[in-house]
Amino acid sequence: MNVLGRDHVADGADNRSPATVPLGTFLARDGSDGAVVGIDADTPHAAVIFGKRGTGKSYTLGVIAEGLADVPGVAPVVVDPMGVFGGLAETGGRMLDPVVRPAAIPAAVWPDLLGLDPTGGPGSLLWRIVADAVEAAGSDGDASPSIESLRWAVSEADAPDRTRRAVRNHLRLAESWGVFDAAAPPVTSLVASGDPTVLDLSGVPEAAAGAVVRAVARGLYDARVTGTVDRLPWLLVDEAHAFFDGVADPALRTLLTRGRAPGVSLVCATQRPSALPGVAVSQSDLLVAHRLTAGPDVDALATAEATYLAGDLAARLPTGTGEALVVDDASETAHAVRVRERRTPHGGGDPRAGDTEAARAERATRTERNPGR
Ligand SMILES: Nc1ncnc2c1ncn2[C@@H]1O[C@H](COP(=O)(O)OP(=O)(O)OP(=O)(O)O)[C@@H](O)[C@H]1O
Repeated sequence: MNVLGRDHVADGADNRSPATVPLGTFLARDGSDGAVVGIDADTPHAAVIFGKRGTGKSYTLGVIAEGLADVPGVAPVVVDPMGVFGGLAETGGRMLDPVVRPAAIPAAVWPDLLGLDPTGGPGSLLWRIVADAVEAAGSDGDASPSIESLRWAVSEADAPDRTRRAVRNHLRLAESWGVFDAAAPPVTSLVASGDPTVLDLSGVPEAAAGAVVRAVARGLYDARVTGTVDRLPWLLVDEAHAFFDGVADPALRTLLTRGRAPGVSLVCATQRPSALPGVAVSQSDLLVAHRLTAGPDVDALATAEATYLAGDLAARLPTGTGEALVVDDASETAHAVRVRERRTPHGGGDPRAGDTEAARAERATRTERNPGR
């Protein structure tokens, strides 16, 4: 199998290494299938998957997650803002309603998370209360105050009534998101086995989803730095542009720029490459580009136009669903690829009127009225 992302000379792995994620086949100019191709999972990577709506980004992310589930020594964690990765649970994976500990979000970030100015009265009170509560909860980093205990501490704080009321209301909002729990399992539990874990963030408000992604990205990074997890985590983020726009941004940037050294991989899929920071493309060693048409998104590809690629990448993008151009830093090449079919069901794609209960009922009624037709 041809393996993208693998530097044979540097890591000594060869093409028979089991740490390979099957991706699909090379796509010949005449549209026929060429040799089988995979992605290296022996070493950590940063990758981006681009493509306009419906071109197969989420599907490709699912193909990679499925493949990683078969690789010994790694653990895929999928951030699923649209609730389309439930199919991964059918092969031993699990879909979780994510909860994280309040202490997983640094005190300095809480004002921003709840839309408060950190230099204003309520913002600075919240910052101080969280910092004090985390310190009081314990120095082992595992204990966390609950949102309820933070609210109580605010009531007791030496601050004007109006300020305390504002902070309590904002904490009530955070509680209503349902993603904070002082007794939440540690982030390391997500990678305790090699089966895919899907964090179902569908219906979760954007700020809350950002908090979860921050806690998970940072938690996995810290756990690898301190040696508390053995497996190499792969964080796969769908609709990634949304997370670079909030409190998750610094944690994702850390993975992009420093994640590979401790062994954490990041794969970001987005329909809006132009909404990702430049560092997402410049730090990625693999780029998978499905069809793109919007000017700024096509321009974002220019960042990947490394000197080893002659010519215009945008002009080389394949047009069919599930087809992509893969730019590989390790081999310094770009190839058109047809992504293989999923083994587990994919939940994406636009809803079809014909698949609704209403359509099924109408069809049944018509057949009853006209049994011969
Ligand atoms: N490699 C593939 N092989 C077969 N079918 C595919 C492949 N890739 C995508 N498809 C089909 O195309 C549909 C759309 O793909 P997908 O949901 O991944 O699009 P998307 O680019 O993520 O869109 P969105 O931005 O709406 O999430 C899928 O439901 C699937 O039926």
